[in-house]
Amino acid sequence: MAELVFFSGTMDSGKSTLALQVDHNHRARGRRGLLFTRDDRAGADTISSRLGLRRPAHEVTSSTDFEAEVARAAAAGPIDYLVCDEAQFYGPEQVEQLARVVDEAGVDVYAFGITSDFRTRLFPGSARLVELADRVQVLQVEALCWCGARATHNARTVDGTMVVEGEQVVVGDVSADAGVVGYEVLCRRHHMRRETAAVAARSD
Ligand SMILES: Nc1ncnc2c1ncn2[C@@H]1O[C@H](COP(=O)(O)OP(=O)(O)O)[C@@H](O)[C@H]1O
Ligand SMILES: Cc1cn([C@H]2C[C@H](O)[C@@H](COP(=O)(O)O)O2)c(=O)[nH]c1=O
Repeated sequence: MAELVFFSGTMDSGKSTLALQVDHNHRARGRRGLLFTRDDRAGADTISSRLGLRRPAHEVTSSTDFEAEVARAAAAGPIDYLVCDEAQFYGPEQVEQLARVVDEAGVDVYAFGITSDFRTRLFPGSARLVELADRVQVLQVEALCWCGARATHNARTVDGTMVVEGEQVVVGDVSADAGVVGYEVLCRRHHMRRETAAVAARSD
């Protein structure tokens, strides 16, 4: 039976790496898949991992219809699976299309994304994935908070200061040179205290 699996984790927990590994393993066994992403940091039409791997992918927009995409591609031969990265940015109705692709077309769908935003609120696409997925799988590689605890939440910084208000979607990175808007993964305690690594270093 085909499955809808949601691989979920914080930023920097290895989701895109796993997405490319899953694609590699299925392709190596002769299965035919389609790759999708939306707003990858590396630019359009690409799934990129911080380990240096990258592959071309279909860029998802608000008008993407996954059932139509699969039907179109299937004209050239059966589609076995979809790899869907940055799935937090997909619309709830697009997640419903993915569920129908599994149930009606028998295509496995492997979706990868962060569950909650910098305010700890669910992304609409991730919420629908949690509601509809056959399985939600938490990434095994633990991203760590600066205190050493498992990082469970994503913080946004603007000019180095943690913020809890702003647009839900701002593409960015966790690296120190991320620019004006950056991200940092934290444990819940330090997210709730708004204590980033920089704040902790100052209070030492
Ligand atoms: N220089 C490095 N050496 C080894 N592992 C690295 C290095 N840089 C990043 N990583 C690994 O890559 C992970 C991030 O992978 P990535 O697929 O880009 O994450 P995500 O898609 O979840 O944001 C990090 O958690 C870390 O385990
Ligand atoms: C927390 C949070 C993140 N984002 C953006 C930042 C990145 O571009 C992606 C996550 O990518 P990753 O591969 O998981 O590192 O999401 C955002 O737009 N809003 C947020 O609140």
